[in-house]
Amino acid sequence: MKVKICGITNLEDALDAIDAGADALGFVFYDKSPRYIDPFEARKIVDKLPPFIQTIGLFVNEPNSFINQVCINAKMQTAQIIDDDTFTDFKTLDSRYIKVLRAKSKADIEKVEDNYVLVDAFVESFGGEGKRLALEWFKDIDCSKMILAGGLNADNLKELSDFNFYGVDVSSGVEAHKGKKDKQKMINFIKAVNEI
Ligand SMILES: O=C(O)c1ccccc1N[C@@H]1O[C@H](COP(=O)(O)O)[C@@H](O)[C@H]1O
Repeated sequence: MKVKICGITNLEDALDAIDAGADALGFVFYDKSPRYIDPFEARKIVDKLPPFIQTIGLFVNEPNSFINQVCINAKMQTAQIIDDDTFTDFKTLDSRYIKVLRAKSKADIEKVEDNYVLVDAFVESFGGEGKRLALEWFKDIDCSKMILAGGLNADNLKELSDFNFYGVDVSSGVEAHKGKKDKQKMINFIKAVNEI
């Protein structure tokens, strides 16, 4: 299972996440988030990363022009997009992207048609609050193209063993405090993923 560690704000956390075994690092380009990072600061981090690590930019209700420009400026390989009301025109977006589904019910998950989708719990503030999804919503659903997010941590990952998620995404569950990762929590998290 692939692992994305989201909310990277500094080089030390980025390198610790990679040492722990992360496949992808997430950078939050939503300026109301406590984990917001300026695109050019993110680029300074990305320039120091080893090869084969994916860089993912998180966007909330932004037009294509903003997403495309930030992905270039910050060297993001994929845009993770929360789009409540068609701010983003996916058909004409230059950047590679993954859509976020903020699920409120099993019915929301049953409606998924996209190839790959990141499924998070619905919160008014858009994410990063440690709120979990009900795993029973995923019973009898093919999760092989879903990335699960929302309230994951090293202690609850074993609950995913009955499901075939493509990947997991975590932010607050591996933090010392908002905007700062905890190295040991990242190590424990990825060890727990590998034990599933
Ligand atoms: O991390 C944030 O601050 C954030 C802000 C706005 C939208 C999404 C955000 N983070 C994403 O939220 C999920 C779940 O995070 P958590 O593990 O429950 O803390 C994850 O996809 C983050 O990328």
